[in-house]
Amino acid sequence: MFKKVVIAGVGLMGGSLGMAMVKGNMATEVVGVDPDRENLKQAVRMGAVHRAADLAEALPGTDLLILATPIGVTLGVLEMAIPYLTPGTIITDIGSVKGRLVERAEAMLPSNVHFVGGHPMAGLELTGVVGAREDLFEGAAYIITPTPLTNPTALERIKGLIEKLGAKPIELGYLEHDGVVAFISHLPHLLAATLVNTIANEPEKELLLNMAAGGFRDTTRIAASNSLMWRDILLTNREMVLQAITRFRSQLEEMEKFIKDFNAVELVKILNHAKGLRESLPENRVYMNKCQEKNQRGK
Ligand SMILES: NC(=O)c1ccc[n+]([C@@H]2O[C@H](COP(=O)([O-])OP(=O)(O)OC[C@H]3O[C@@H](n4cnc5c(N)ncnc54)[C@H](O)[C@@H]3O)[C@@H](O)[C@H]2O)c1
Ligand SMILES: O=C(O)C(=O)C[C@]1(C(=O)O)C=C[C@@H](O)C=C1
Repeated sequence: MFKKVVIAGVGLMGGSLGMAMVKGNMATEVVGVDPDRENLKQAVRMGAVHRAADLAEALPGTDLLILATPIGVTLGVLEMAIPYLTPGTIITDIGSVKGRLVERAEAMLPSNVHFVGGHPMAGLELTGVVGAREDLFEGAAYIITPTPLTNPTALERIKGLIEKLGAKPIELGYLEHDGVVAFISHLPHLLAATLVNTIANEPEKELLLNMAAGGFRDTTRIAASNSLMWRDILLTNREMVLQAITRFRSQLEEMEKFIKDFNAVELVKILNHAKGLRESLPENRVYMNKCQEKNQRGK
């Protein structure tokens, strides 16, 4: 499908993409670029990339550049890449917030290379290539954020790649993307962290944490994620995140009021509403199912 793919940032996500592409024969050559030398060596050992290189050496002749870097450095890496890009190169990113990245990327790039913004709605609470897995994207929604300037052939090729990864390409405007992820990704993350901190501030914290069962564990898994990544996400998508917090606060206040008032009828109504919606969520995490099946077989 692709001859030469360069992945800038071969961490958890770039490494997972690389593993899927190498193992699925989606590219003749996958080259990794990453300032973390140990991580890069590990990426080669794990088969996430065929070889490691510097950006300037890797880029000439590349037909796909994947920017899998922390969101704060992505535009800088793109700027550094420009002198080494070959006409026809397709560039995509996987950042959790788009902001004006897509507009700025389109403005800075020459017209003979083609940018398509992307964001796989899959991930893990781990950091670095050691946590990477080739099946991470199977069954997941994968948002792409084309604009009127997006090259149609580049868009089709990115969609084709997403389908090969086993994911579902979904087109959204980049601002619409940021509004959606504020609710279904950024709000849940800050709630998980807040929930853990609520317990941490209790005098009986040790006892509470030792007793924690599925309820606490399931709702807080993501609180163990990379704090620097989440600092960047929450501050870059600040406006949308603040809106989501406001909506959440009013839901929490409603729940609080029903409990204070002993309003059993309304309480059951809102709990049932949530139950129905949660039960109707489509399955999108093939690897989680695999893990659960393995655990059950092990019992
Ligand atoms: N972790 C998730 O669940 C998840 C899910 C979807 C999207 N994302 C997005 O994916 C991107 C990467 O996240 P991750 O979880 O893989 O983080 P990570 O820390 O595991 O990997 C990032 C990698 O980028 C490298 N890097 C830093 N500066 C670089 C530079 N200038 N040039 C090249 N490489 C550089 C780091 O050394 C690291 O190996 C972020 O933009 C994040 O928003 C993360
Ligand atoms: O840890 C996970 O399960 C994730 O999928 C992480 C998750 C999320 O669902 O919010 C986190 C950030 C992303 O940009 C995409 C995915």
